[in-house]
Amino acid sequence: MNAADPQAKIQALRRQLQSLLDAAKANERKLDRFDALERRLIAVESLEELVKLLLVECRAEFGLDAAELWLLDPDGELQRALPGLPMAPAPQLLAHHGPLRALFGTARTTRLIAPGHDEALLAAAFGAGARMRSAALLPLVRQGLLIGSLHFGSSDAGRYDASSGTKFLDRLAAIAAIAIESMLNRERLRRAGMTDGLTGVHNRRYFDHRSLIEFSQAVRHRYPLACLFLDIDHFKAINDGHGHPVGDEVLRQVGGMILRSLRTGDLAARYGGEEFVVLLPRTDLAGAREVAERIRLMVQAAPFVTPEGGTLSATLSAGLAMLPAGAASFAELLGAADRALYEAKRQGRNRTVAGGAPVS
Ligand SMILES: Nc1nc2c(ncn2[C@@H]2O[C@H](COP(=O)(O)OP(=O)(O)OP(=O)(O)O)[C@@H](O)[C@H]2O)c(=O)[nH]1
Repeated sequence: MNAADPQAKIQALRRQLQSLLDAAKANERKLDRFDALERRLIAVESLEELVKLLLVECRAEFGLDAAELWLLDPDGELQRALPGLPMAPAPQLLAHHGPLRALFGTARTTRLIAPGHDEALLAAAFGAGARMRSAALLPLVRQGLLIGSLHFGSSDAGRYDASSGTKFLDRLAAIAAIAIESMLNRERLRRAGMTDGLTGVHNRRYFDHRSLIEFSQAVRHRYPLACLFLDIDHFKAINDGHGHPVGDEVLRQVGGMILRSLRTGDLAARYGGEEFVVLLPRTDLAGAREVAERIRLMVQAAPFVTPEGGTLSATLSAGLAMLPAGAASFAELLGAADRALYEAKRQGRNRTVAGGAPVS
């Protein structure tokens, strides 16, 4: 090009201007995409939706090859909550800070990883088989504490390199962290609203709601549904003899034993004072009897510790009923289990009665 040629100069300037415009447009598009994502993050309604947004939609939207979410869960709170929230893909739950410290050290800033650097870190962030070539690792920080991390990976070596700016990613991480925290708080509240504070099993309100769903599912899909009523024997005497706090402690421990005896999908609730109700979907009479006996024997064998350091023993009675063929309402099943419990009490307590017949 002849530098003195004004036409050529204009052409060169035009090209420069065009490329600046293209870059500005690309930036604007990027900004719009981040903006839309942020708005959606702020508006999510459930933890499930939040995880899907971060792991599935971000990945598609930004043309990534992998997205991972790690969440710190030292008390196992999320571990307990997640089975009830079907998620694919699911976040990885961390029992301690170790893996986060390995990614971020003491820093709390976004890390961009380019090829040739920190291959071990890429393998840690995405799993050894993932073969990402560049990545952005976003720390999720709330109130100065690292609560997890979000990992975006690409098989394109040039996608993330150390010289790229991290302004958008930093902002996304900050908003994702707020959204995760508020969703966890909402989930805690939701669970508190359906859990009995003393025993940790579900409360009556939740049972009344879930039992109707379980009943209609069992009727529609024609599978067995077992119902157990469990009632601590002579509980009034425990209260009167040892005091109300000891009675509470017995209730709490029995609640724990019931929960430990059940599998995912079963439902346990505190029905009233010292009475628990358990629903066992897809469980036949023999299986339900086994569960009832397991709980009864566990309670019978347990030494309940008093605040003074002494121990006391307790027993419970169980009434068991199966969803009758052609049952018109859940109340029929509940009524049959209640009558079986009454029969167990009448026959001397510390036993399981199934539909009128003792099984222990
Ligand atoms: N400590 C404690 N006691 C409770 C709670 N809810 C109900 N109770 C007590 O549970 C006792 C239930 O007594 P009853 O219904 O007479 O039954 P029981 O003494 O267990 O006798 P049987 O069921 O016939 O074996 C009452 O004394 C209630 O006050 C609670 O949350 N904590």
